[in-house]
Amino acid sequence: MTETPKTALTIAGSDSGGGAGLQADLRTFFACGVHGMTAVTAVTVQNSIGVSGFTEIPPGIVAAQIEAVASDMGVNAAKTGMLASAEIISTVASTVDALGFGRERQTPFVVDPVAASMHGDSLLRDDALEALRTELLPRATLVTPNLDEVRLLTGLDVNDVAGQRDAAEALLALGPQWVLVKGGHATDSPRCVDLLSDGTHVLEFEGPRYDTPHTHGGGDTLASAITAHLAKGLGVPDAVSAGKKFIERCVAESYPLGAGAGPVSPFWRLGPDIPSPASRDS
Ligand SMILES: Nc1ncnc2c1ncn2[C@@H]1O[C@H](COP(=O)(O)OP(=O)(O)O)[C@@H](O)[C@H]1O
Ligand SMILES: Cc1ncc(COP(=O)(O)O)c(N)n1
Repeated sequence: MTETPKTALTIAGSDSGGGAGLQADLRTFFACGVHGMTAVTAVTVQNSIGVSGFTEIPPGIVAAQIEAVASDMGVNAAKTGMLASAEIISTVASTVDALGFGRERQTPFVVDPVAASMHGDSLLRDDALEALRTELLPRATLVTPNLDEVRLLTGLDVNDVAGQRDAAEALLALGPQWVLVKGGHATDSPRCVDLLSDGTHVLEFEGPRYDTPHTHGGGDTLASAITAHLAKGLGVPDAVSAGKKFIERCVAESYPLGAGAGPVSPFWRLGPDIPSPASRDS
């Protein structure tokens, strides 16, 4: 018999294309060696070109999924992705609160404040932003916005690392324990810098910027890798460091798929035994 692995829960939407959303989260959890569990919030109709629609899961069913796995299997760390509506956000906030997830609580809780897909299609109803800001961010161990989400949450227009520092301060004022301001969209930075702060410690995680359009699922993959490492017991700075190394390689190994943006890829973690592109086509 093998030892039971640590467990990680994603509370997120489904991407029919398999590159982002809970599909990206599950494959990242697997690649990082933790058992992945899901509370599905919404089902999107999505491919490499965009999101053409979505339907929400009733909030009571979202809460029931979280409670079912937490009460039986246990959750070592959790994250959120697409939450779709104010009602789902309020339900998730009260459910995770009752279970002891969140800032300075037993179970680390990562909030990836997903508002839109990389194609610009909305994944959050208009009235939900305020709920995200006031009900979920104050409960987060770590919040991981990209620069579009920074603009939505704080009104700040950020293009470089100095701006990322200001954004981290503005976001910390909303109540999370740690903030990771991701720099993938920082057009004025030649390198990809993600800035982490808890108000006392400010850490920059810097890496190469690869010239590729295939970054679908990048934010989900980073937040999931961080969550997996938190589940294994690492502190936030070490988990972010491990997550950044993981996503860097996944962007380097991303692949084209469909006519639009292909996904970042954790296949490299499987070693040399995966099918080559040639055998995939045949
Ligand atoms: N072209 C790139 N080359 C290397 N790393 C990247 C690239 N684009 C994004 N990243 C990294 O991927 C992660 C996700 O970043 P970002 O694009 O800012 O967020 P999102 O995917 O949520 O829009 C970050 O760690 C960022 O540094
Ligand atoms: C269900 C779901 N969740 C999250 C994303 C964001 O990912 P990306 O920014 O790469 O489009 C997405 N497109 N779909």
